[in-house]
Amino acid sequence: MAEITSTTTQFHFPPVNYNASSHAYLFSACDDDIPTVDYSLLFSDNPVQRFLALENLSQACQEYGFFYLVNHTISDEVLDTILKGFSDFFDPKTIDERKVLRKSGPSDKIRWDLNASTGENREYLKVIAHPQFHAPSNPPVLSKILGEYHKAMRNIVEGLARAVSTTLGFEENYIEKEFNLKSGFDVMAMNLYPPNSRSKGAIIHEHPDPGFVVTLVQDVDGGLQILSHQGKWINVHIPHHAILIQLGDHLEVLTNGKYKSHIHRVIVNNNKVPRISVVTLHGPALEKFISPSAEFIDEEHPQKYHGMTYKESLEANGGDDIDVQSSLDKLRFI
Ligand SMILES: O=C(O)CCC(=O)C(=O)O
Ligand SMILES: [Fe+2]
Repeated sequence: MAEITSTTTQFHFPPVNYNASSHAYLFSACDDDIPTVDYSLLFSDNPVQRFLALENLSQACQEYGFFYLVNHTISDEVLDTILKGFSDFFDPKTIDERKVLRKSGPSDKIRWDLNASTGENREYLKVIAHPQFHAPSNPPVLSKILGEYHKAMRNIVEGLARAVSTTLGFEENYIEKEFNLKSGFDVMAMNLYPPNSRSKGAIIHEHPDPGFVVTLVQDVDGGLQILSHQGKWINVHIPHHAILIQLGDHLEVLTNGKYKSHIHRVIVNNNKVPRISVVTLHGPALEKFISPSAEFIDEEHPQKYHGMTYKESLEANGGDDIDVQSSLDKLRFI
């Protein structure tokens, strides 16, 4: 999960849209299609349907590293409630009440902040949601909203772990075991990008995110751009009530680069309306050592990543666990 203040990237990717004459990055992107995965078909009783759905998932993981998930099990009500709940939570009139949740130390379980620079800003609340669930006690309804959403999303992520394991040719519980997902470290970030009539550009610079997968829902269209493996920036337009799934660094490490993590950024473009996003990084257990599995290493595919515990990798760039910062640059051999 990237911090807003970063102005450069440590990650290697082609310099897309770089305008040498103005020495400025342009934040244009195309509207190419992003694959859609039907969650219900991944578990269909019809073997042909299931086979085709798994093929589609495998292609989305290998060729893109991100996809829209539809026909999933989270009710519209739960999705609408969390987005509306945070629209209320981020009411500018109550900002002073939120300041008590500002960073207090490296082992924070809940953290709020408001980052403002050159007219661009984001307000966020982060909570560690698993293996122990944390939420602010005020307003009291927030804990219920967060808990219900997280429980429902975890169910989906467990299902995805089974389906992704199958696409890799393993038993259904392969990823669950390799990441010890039952004790997985999940951090939820609720972000508010307020209306901003003065700014254009990236408010969160390009970065990958750690973990197994990142799940994201938002209340308005636009704002997020993802870099395809072919080096093209794509605007994300999440269909109503769909979930954006993005593969994390540790799936890339485990599969020795077969299923790659993705690079993304958040842009503002003279935003007229606020945007709320709910982003959850679903990670392995903190103490779990993650390295490329022997099954993905051979003469043609030499080992490309170091092993580290998930906790070590989160702290490798000096971040706190709740920052869930990527350290893919340190995990890669080159
Ligand atoms: O709010 C978003 O759309 C994405 C935020 C993000 O990428 C992050 O916090 O790592
Ligand atoms: Fe991110």
